[in-house]
Amino acid sequence: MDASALQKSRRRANPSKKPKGNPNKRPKTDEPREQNRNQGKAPAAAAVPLAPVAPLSIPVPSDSMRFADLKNLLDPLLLKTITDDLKFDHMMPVQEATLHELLEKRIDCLAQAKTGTGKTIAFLLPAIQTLINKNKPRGSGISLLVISPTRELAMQIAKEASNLLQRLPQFRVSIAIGGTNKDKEERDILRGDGCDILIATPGRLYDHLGNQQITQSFRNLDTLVLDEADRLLDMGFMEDLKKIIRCLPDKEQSKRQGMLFSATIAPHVQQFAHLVLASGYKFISTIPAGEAQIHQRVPQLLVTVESWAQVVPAMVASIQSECKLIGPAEFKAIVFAPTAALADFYHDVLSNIPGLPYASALHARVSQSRRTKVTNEFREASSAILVATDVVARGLDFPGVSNVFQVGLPADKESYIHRLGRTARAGKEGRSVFIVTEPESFFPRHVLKAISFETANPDFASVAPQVEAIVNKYEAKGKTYQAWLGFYKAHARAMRWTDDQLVAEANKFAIEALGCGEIPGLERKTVGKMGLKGARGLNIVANLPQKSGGGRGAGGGRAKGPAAK
Ligand SMILES: Nc1ncnc2c1ncn2[C@@H]1O[C@H](COP(=O)(O)OP(=O)(O)OP(=O)(O)O)[C@@H](O)[C@H]1O
Repeated sequence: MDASALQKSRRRANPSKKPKGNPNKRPKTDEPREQNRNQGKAPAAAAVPLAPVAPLSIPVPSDSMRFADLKNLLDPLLLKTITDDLKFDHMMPVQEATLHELLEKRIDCLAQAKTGTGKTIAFLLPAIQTLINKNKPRGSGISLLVISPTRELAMQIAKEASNLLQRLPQFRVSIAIGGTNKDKEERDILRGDGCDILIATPGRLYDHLGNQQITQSFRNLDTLVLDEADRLLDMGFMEDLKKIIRCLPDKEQSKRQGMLFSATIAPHVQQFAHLVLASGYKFISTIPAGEAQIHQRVPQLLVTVESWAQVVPAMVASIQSECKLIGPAEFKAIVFAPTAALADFYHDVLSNIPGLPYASALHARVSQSRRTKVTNEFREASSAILVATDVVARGLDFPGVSNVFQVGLPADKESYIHRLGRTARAGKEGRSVFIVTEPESFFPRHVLKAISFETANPDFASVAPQVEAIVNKYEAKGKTYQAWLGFYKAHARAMRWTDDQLVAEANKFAIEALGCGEIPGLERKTVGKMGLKGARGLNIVANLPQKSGGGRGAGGGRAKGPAAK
């Protein structure tokens, strides 16, 4: 593909502009809410055909180029780290396809490669080599800026960069992520002669750019990378990203190298690539035209249930059946839920089912220290269950994930692919189960029509009484109902539901799946925020009790606005 042809509408960012307003008045989390994420997007069912989606994983090919073949382009210490410390011998396809040109010609590129196939090394190596080649005096500022959509991914990239620099301790890596002490982070970025590499999430990075000293430290920026580029260039992050780029030196004058990497490249990426890449950038995909879009080695099971009440029993029965198949000692699973409240709900149920591995929950409403602890524990675990939202859908490299479960709709097709990509990484095996109700079945049927699902029928009837007993004791029913309503409101058009039908389905979910004795209450302002003013069937109350969990019969929960991930 001729990238320059896609660049006609290229607009130059104005480098003189500084952040407007008080940057401290930002939401506490970097991950945009589900609602923001869907803003300006067609509903999933009506989505335009997407660019080729990556197969999920392939083994490291033994006939590919070796890292040693790059000895004329790579610093000997860096090469030794790759071959002797990290024990990487042959390159993954994306590394073979990009590294030579990225290193030798410092081209700008948009690169697409399958999940779990080594994209991180593909962008870090050339950027670190540039840092070494430039040989600038200490205190020259940040050479490489990598922007990541989530905090966990930023931390993982920083770790990988530090691993690559283990024989080059003169270079320093810092992070700028939300949910942590900003002043401490600022001191770390500016400490001594400053850092050489900064890995950041957009919101927090923009906050830091309110500090002139930090803005100044980008004056000699050599490389700018967007990992998970399609996510960063969608509506949820676009404004922050544009503002950040305006604070950086002019791309043309600075001659910095730009790189965009992702497993999925939706059409909007090429529309906005000019924000980071020069007009002559190269599009490199390791997916040959016409190749099957999903890796055939990963069995993808589809469970379709008739009612909302069957979803949780089907989840439990599927997990039990896969756990038995894999063996409890090796069963390491991620269960994806649509919202934070549903993740908490599923986590509560799974924690109370005897015989399953330890389960933990992870989403944007968990404190950052807890998020880091849960992520690290899951990374280390040989057998565990992580119930999460899309905060772990992209980029995270948890070793040995045997299974991915998706319970309910993903936000879009890309989300399905990235979630699935948490298993079967770097040539390993993996299995996937997708659980939907009848009204959601348009998604596997139409949005994911290129995927051949195997139908599965877990024996959920036998676990239903056990699940019911657990659910009856669950306290946060009102919150779960509200989150459900918020999430499915965003998908109502794709489900062909009117607002009245949406509320009727939500009420069925409350009564049948959550076991509520009455429809949980919602405050009028919450109903307004959800865009459900005038919808029939809601239980509108003046004020919700601040601490009510809304258990059976309580019919309430805390009103906190639309559900976050
Ligand atoms: N040449 C190589 N040989 C063996 N293993 C490698 C090689 N390159 C990378 N890896 C390993 O492969 C795993 C997946 O790499 P990475 O996380 O970079 O994948 P990714 O393509 O960025 O995935 P995603 O699309 O999910 O972000 C990591 O554990 C990494 O250390």
